Amino acid sequence: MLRWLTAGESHGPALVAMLEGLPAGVAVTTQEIQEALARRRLGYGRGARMSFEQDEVTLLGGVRHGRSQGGPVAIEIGNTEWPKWEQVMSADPVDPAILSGARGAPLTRPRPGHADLIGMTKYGFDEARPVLERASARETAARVALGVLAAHYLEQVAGVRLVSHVVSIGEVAVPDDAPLPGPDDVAALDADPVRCHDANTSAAMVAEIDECKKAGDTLGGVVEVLAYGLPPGLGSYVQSDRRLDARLAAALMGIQAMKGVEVGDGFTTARRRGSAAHDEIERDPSGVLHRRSNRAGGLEGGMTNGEVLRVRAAMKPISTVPRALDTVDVATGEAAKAIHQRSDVCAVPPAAVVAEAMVALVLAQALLEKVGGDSVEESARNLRAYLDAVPATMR
Ligand SMILES: Cc1cc2nc3c(=O)[nH]c(=O)nc-3n(C[C@H](O)[C@H](O)[C@H](O)COP(=O)(O)O)c2cc1C
Ligand SMILES: C=C(O[C@@H]1CC(C(=O)O)=C[C@@H](OP(=O)(O)O)[C@H]1O)C(=O)O
Repeated sequence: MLRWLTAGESHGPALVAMLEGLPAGVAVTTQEIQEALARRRLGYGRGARMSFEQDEVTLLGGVRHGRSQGGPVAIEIGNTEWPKWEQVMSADPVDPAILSGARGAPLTRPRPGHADLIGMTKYGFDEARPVLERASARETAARVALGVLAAHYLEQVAGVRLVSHVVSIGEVAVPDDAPLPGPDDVAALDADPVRCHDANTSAAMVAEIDECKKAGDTLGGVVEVLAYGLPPGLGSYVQSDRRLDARLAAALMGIQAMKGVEVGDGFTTARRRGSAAHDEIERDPSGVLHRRSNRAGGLEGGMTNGEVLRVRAAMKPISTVPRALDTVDVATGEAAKAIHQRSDVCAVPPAAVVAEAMVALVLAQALLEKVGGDSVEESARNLRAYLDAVPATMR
């Protein structure tokens, strides 16, 4: 069973990520994790913090000489901003007088759309600092680091390749008939300011972000993750918590600010008649069965069906709106404007990279469940045996 956990605060000394159950022999280097984290920092519309902070990766355990060892993998991602926060975020008690500066002042004006107010209520805090530190999407760096190991397992065992891209920002969306990006387009997506595969739409998205920033406002959007080369039969229909669509949806909804998930044509399918909603099956001249279309997005009955996996997640606009939203100062009970120091205007491009990592983790978990194995070689051997047993017409 592949399991993962993260710990750490946005302005703490470091984030920590653990992956338990990864077979031995997965090739990975610190540099590759560093590069994945750099991809998460990309994206037009991000705030100042992305430019002055670095992600410092240390592989603390589970990997030796570039290969996983079969034990839990532990990764530390240092926050280079830590020296400025050492007092405010100290694990040990500090003299309250030291905390009177701007950074240490209690945050008593909770921001709408954040965990601030309900987090204070639930955990019994009188200010939002302890809530926002853990609720912050800074934590997604830890998940992206783990996603590298999962993606390498998928690729090294089964040749699976993942692609993430942005399909809309605000009202600006790629045309419905735009071709899907493939694994060979990843470098171009990384180079695009908004991780969009369509040049005209990308330019329009950048213009929209500029306009929004000028207006003191923020944007959300929709990201899509594609998985190429998945073997059929991952996940299952036999129990609700084994359905791969349900597991992918939970993983994507677990990313900060995600408010909706779509599998394949999703909500569009709901508007179609049945005759135009499904993927008809036919036999090609060599006798192999295949589907004429992929409206289902590669999943039927909660299982991969051998087509390209296609899942989308909808991100709400950034909650810390520069033209600050109304709130109440919980210290005085007076109406106030929400805390705003700095913020991303739009974080949809990095959210696509985070979504890719979450999909990688869920797919690696499902592949490992299907084929088992304590090493990459054993998993690959078991996968070959399974596929060899699938009738030639169904492969
Ligand atoms: C990559 C990424 C970056 C984000 N950056 C910001 C930000 O700079 N400012 C902000 O207010 N929210 C940002 N968010 C969103 C908040 O973390 C999120 O809205 C908040 O935690 C509450 O979301 P929830 O209601 O889904 O829990 C970001 C989210 C992601 C995925
Ligand atoms: C630090 C990251 O994202 C942060 C996510 C975030 C939030 O509220 O989610 C708010 C911002 O942080 P701060 O409030 O310190 O400016 C973002 O910069 C990161 O992605 O590495």
